[in-house]
Amino acid sequence: MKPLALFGGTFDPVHIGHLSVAWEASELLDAEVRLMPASVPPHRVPPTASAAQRVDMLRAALRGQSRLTLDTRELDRSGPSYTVDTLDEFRLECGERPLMLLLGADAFAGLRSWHRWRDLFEVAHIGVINRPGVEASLPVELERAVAARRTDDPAIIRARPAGRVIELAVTPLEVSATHIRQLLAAGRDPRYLLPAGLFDDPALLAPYRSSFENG
Ligand SMILES: Nc1ncnc2c1ncn2[C@@H]1O[C@H](COP(=O)(O)OP(=O)(O)OP(=O)(O)O)[C@@H](O)[C@H]1O
Ligand SMILES: O=C(O)c1ccc[n+]([C@@H]2O[C@H](COP(=O)([O-])O)[C@@H](O)[C@H]2O)c1
Repeated sequence: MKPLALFGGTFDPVHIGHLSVAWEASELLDAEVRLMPASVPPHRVPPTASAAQRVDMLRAALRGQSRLTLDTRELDRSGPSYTVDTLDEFRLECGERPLMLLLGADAFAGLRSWHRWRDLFEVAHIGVINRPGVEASLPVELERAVAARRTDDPAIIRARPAGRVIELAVTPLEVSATHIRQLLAAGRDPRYLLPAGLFDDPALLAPYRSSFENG
């Protein structure tokens, strides 16, 4: 069965790294991929752009293709966007369909700090996306939890609803939202690090420009 893969993030702002890895993951797994912005992302400072502004940017970024779609359900819940709660909700909706959580290698390495982290494996597969500058070695407790779950075969992912971990070798792109926010705040124009749609309307990137420029 075609897996449903969820790529959660702050997307503050969405950049070509997010889009390219999500696209390639969808190709590698033959999966439907949804980008899912977090309302109140756990474990980090609040985003610069509001949830509504981040969604506007995502909509502009995703225009013109249909492989990647947007899922805004976490924005409808109050409080922190705990991924395990979201996956529980998806599981109820999608029955036995394979469900996958897509994570950059940096996010995966920090999994032990997540709410009910061991339960994530019960409700979904995990697809780990390589990211430049992230060490391959995992904390011992996490490696122990995933060792017996590892597979490199997408067919195994398609054959069951949850429980396996697969590394997805995508084209490495050293792009981060932090760096892009810094460039924009400094008055720079990171034109080709962001999807073209984000330049269609100057209001989309306004949250990141300095107040001097905005004024
Ligand atoms: N260039 C990239 N390559 C691979 N994975 C990425 C890349 N950029 C982001 N991700 C992954 O996308 C998900 C959402 O990331 P997020 O929205 O926090 O972007 P970010 O660029 O890491 O932002 P920030 O710099 O603000 O932390 C995470 O799982 C993260 O690991
Ligand atoms: O559920 C958790 O405890 C949890 C802790 C940290 C991050 N997450 C999710 O991981 C995704 C990536 O987070 P971030 O901070 O790298 O944008 C996003 O969907 C977050 O909601 C989830």
